[in-house]
This record gives sequence, structure tokens and C-alpha cells, in this order.
Amino acid sequence: MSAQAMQRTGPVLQASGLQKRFGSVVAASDMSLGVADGERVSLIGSNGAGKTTFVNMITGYIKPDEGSIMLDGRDITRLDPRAITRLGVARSFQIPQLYLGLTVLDNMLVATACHGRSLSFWRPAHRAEAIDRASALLERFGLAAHMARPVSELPGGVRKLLDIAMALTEQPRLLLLDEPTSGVSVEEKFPMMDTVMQALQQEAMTVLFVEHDMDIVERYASRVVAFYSGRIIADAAPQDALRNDEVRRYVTGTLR
Ligand SMILES: Nc1ncnc2c1ncn2[C@@H]1O[C@H](COP(=O)(O)OP(=O)(O)OP(=O)(O)O)[C@@H](O)[C@H]1O
Repeated sequence: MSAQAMQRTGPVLQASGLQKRFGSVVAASDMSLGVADGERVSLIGSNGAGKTTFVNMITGYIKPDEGSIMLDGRDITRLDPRAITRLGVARSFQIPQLYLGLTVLDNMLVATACHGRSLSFWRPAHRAEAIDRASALLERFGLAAHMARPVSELPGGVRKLLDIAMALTEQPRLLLLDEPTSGVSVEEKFPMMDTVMQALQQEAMTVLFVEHDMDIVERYASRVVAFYSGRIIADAAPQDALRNDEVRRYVTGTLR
């Protein structure tokens, strides 16, 4: 077995004892979380609970005061965001980061060039490979018909799908999604998430997604991690986590 394959028997992500203070605010207090290959973990919590701080520490935008973060057994705690992206942590934002004047395919190719782990993108062979990969992903996300259209002509839901597809161009090990259904209508949110989750399953992707909509959490997460006041207060299967008293009191507001 290769060294890389042996590494992959461990967790994809292992965060241990993360601490972060902003002045007197404790944004992360002893946060530990291990995520195995193929898990779909939903991060829940009310405003200010510490979800974004956790995600920003994983992606390198914030450095923890204490604790460590391992990706496939490699210590990424002190690496800069670009190096962490190159090692396989991809992220999609609540507001899609797209080039509105470019076509859907060109957005995918820009993402390939930006997330690229080598500088060979502009070589013809690599470019042809990138186009093949982009086309396959657009197919999986139901976006193939839009390939030649400028993003400015596309509705919000389609832009969200494109933003997530763009995060996958370089086959990351871990995908972080920030509220994938925010701003999506009630009628659109389930069909959109069905498409996203099916595509992610086909890619065997490990996903962490921040989500406020508990219907979405219950339906699509394999595991739920709940945050409150900078701490992880529950980490369990969706049914169990959403029944937890602390989660009902501090997150979903169903227990007073
Ligand atoms: N850069 C910063 N400077 C100062 N305080 C910060 C900073 N980032 C976060 N905080 C504080 O840390 C705490 C955790 O915030 P965080 O953004 O992680 O919460 P969250 O769970 O993501 O909330 P939301 O759902 O509103 O995004 C909050 O009290 C917040 O005000």
C-alpha cells in the first residue's frame, strides 16, 4: 500500500483543542473534531456561536491561539490559506464568488487555474484536461446546458450550484460550504440540495456545511456538530443531535 493510501485510513480532518480569542471574546474554546472520509457534517449554531471561526481556522484565514489541525495526517495549523487550498481544502461562500461577465465554462477554468496545484495549467494538454473535468462536473451539477452562457444571465440558484462546482475542479479532499441554501427559495432548496448532494456523493467528497435550516440539516447531514458560545455542545447523528436538550435550548430554540 502506498504511503498516501495508508494515510487515508485515518481521518481526513482532525482538529484538536482549538482555542481562539478576539480580545475578551472567546470565539473557540477547546474545539476538537475528527471527520472521516465521505462524511457530510453539518455545523449548526446561533449567530456568534463560533462556526465561522472554526471554518476560518481550518482554511487558514485565522490562526488558532492553541491547538492543531491535521489534514490527512499532515499538520496544516500554521500554513497560509493558499497552501491549505493547494493541499485539498476547498471552500464555497454564502455569496457566490463568480465572474459575472464570463461564461459558466470560463468560470470553471478560472477556478481550475486559481486552485491549481501546479503552474502547468496553461499548457495545452493540461487545459484540455481541465475542460474535460469542468464539463464532467457541469454535467453532474445539471449545468451542462448553461456552459456557454455568461453568469450574469443566470438565476441565483444556478449561480450557487456553479460556485460549488467551481470548488471541486481540483478534486479537493475536504469541501466547506457556507450556508448553501441561504437566499434560495423554499421551492428550490430541496431540488438544489438533491443535486448538490448527489454530485458530492459521486465525487466521494467529504463535506462540512454550515447551515441554519434544520430541514436541510436533518435531510442531508450524516452527522451534526452544534456550536454554542465558542464550544462544541453536541456531535451526533442528526436525529440525536437535534433531540439534545442543549441544542434545543441554544440552537433550535425548541426548548425554553
Ligand atoms: N475578527 C473578529 N474580531 C472580533 N471578534 C470576532 C471576529 N470574528 C468573530 N468574532 C466574534 O467571535 C464570536 C464567534 O463568531 P463567529 O463568526 O465564529 O460565529 P458564527 O457561529 O459563525 O455566527 P454567524 O452564524 O452569525 O456567522 C462572536 O462573538 C464574534 O463576534
